[in-house]
Amino acid sequence: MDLGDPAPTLRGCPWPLARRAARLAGRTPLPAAELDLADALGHTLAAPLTALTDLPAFDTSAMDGWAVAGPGPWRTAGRILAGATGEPLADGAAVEIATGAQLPPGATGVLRREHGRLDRGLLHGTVTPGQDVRPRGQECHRDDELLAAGTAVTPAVLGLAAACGHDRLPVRRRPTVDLLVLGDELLDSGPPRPGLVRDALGPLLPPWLAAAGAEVIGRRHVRDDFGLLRDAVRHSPADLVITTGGTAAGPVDFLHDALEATGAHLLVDGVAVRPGHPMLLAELPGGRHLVGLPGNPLAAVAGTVTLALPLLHALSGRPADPYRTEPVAVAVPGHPRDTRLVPVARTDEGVVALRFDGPAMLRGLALAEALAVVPPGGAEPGDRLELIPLR
Ligand SMILES: Nc1nc2c(c(=O)[nH]1)N[C@H]1C(S)=C(S)[C@@H](COP(=O)(O)OP(=O)(O)OC[C@H]3O[C@@H](n4cnc5c(N)ncnc54)[C@H](O)[C@@H]3O)O[C@H]1N2
Ligand code: MOO
Repeated sequence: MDLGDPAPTLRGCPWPLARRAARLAGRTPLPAAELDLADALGHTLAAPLTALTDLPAFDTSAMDGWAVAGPGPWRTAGRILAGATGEPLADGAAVEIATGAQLPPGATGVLRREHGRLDRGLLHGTVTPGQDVRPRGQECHRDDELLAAGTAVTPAVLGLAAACGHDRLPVRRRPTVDLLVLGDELLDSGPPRPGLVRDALGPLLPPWLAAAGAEVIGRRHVRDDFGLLRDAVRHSPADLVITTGGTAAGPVDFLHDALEATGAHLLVDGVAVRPGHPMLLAELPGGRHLVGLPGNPLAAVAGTVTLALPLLHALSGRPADPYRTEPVAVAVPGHPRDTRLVPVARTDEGVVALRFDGPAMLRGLALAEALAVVPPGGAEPGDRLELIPLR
């Protein structure tokens, strides 16, 4: 329950402020629950991942060969396979051993099979102490913190968690997202026809939002109709409703009216950014949120990185993306007052802006490695710009 006054609406605010406002809107992360490893992918750790054992948990042979005790030559007897344990070795003794098997007590190193020579019952070769042994605790010790709370659960995280003994992980519930794609002119399949265009955002947004930790529970095409839009927003069960289109002042741009009718409170209404300036963020009754993305596809992408992703990360308990800058190779023109978000690629000389970066275009974006944040006034060669990664 929020007892404070609602935050004032930011209208046409500077771009960095809009991004901060979106993070702030998600400042109360969603509740945590324990999930089996098989279900935890894509979630966010709600607590640090600590090791339940040393890793390796025992001194381990790193190679196939012989575990030896002391200097050679050695008398060899027996065999230890991975999964088994062996009897103590006395000095001058060796036992055949497999990669991954536990070293027997007394062993001082491992002689690789290809480096050993058996001659009349004796094993010859040279082994320095500890050679080809993965000592217990080399990677971590029991109770070590391996990953911080807020880490995204990737396949590698699942593997690490299993390796150090976890069956379940404490994770935050994923923010649910309902995507409402507005526009009577949109086609769901086939090439554009006179007056009609393909919906590019229905395919583009869900996988991107899912990678940011969201569970996309719905993706619907909503006709340009005030009542339909109002009801879709009002009745959506999602933590975050994302709309595309309808943000501007056209004859069928009903989003503002629908928000008002729903009792929404606008947190951000327009941002000083190109493309994407009509983007908006609203708080809906019940603590839910809505991000309104402009219909032009690159403008919608700008709204996604400015408002939707920071809000989703905050709700998931993920930290803000690290601030990374890189120098530009070639001057990038700026807008006189607004921030520009420009698709860029890396070259040996620095980042370069890509062509086909109009608000209605995706051709530059599809080749881009990042969006560069170009401050009002632009950038000269060598200036460092913040990059928002796209891959
Ligand atoms: N008089 C003014 N007109 C416009 C302004 C303005 O300031 N004054 N701003 C322009 C800017 S900038 C943008 S961005 C758009 C935002 O418009 P809406 O959010 O209302 O979007 P729509 O009008 O519905 O569509 C705009 C454009 O994008 C195409 N579109 C929409 N959805 C999709 C989709 N899912 N996939 C592909 N393309 C889509 C749509 O067909 C239109 O061409 O307003 C400007 N106008
Ligand atoms: O926000 Mo609109 O940015 O230029 O297409």
